[in-house]
Amino acid sequence: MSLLELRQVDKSYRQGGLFGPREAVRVLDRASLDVGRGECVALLGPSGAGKSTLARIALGLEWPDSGEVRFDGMPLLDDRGRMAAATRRAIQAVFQDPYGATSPRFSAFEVIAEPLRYAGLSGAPLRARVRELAEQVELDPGALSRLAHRFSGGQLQRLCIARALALQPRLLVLDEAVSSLDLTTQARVLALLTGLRRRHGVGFLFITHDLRLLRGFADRVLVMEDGRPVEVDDPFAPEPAIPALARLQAAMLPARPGLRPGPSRGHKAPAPQ
Ligand SMILES: Nc1ncnc2c1ncn2[C@@H]1O[C@H](COP(=O)(O)OP(=O)(O)OP(=O)(O)O)[C@@H](O)[C@H]1O
Repeated sequence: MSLLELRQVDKSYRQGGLFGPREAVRVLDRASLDVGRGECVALLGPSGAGKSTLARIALGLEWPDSGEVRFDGMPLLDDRGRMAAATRRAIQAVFQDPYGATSPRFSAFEVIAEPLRYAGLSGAPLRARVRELAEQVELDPGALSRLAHRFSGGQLQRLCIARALALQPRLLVLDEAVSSLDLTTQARVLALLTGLRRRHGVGFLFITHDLRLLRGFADRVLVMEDGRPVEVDDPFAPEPAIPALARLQAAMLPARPGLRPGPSRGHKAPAPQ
């Protein structure tokens, strides 16, 4: 049984207005998706393809117009749009902007401690758990008294990951979670996430527009095409049948442009030293 299941989900938004008519624009069109236990499913697509809409629906933050969303075999939300407390703990998210996702008044300690306090932890057990989580994301527990916003973007994002892991989730929705980081920090955070997933068996829904991030990270790759995720075997295969994937491939820069052979421009790979 899948951990997260979306079946034939539709979602439209009313757009326009002000001077023109407001029209319903369909963002998700019979979208289906599964994430298994401990599985990393990447959802890829250009800007505006509906990835974040799908993520919000998977997190129970938005209600689909039609279709089914299930977590662990049960409807994600009840008839009145409420989520069971255990499910709320089991599904956590990390978003693109760690500065927007944390209070500038909070110390690093408070950022991680916040969900734990809600869960009733306090005193020495709270301090020990915060320290343990900081160590898991390779942050120096000695720096926890500093204001979180004095951290670098990469450190702050690791703090957000520690906060998301605090209640031992079973599913982590990572919506462009490493997109704002530099390449080295991205690689470090992705390696860290892979380690955490293997150790704790957490399922990932990893949303990105950046194809390069998928190498060695995702178990399965889905690409948003016409409002629904389409599974692809090899996202790097040349001449993909899915136009959105072809555009994402074209947007991928070579890691070392000078080394790409290009006879028409006379580029040559340097001779070995
Ligand atoms: N609350 C809303 N009201 C109206 N339109 C919305 C709303 N949320 C999203 N949209 C529209 O739905 C479409 C899909 O947006 P969404 O944020 O899901 O795309 P995305 O693939 O995540 O893009 P990006 O990578 O740029 O974040 C866009 O055209 C967006 O303007």
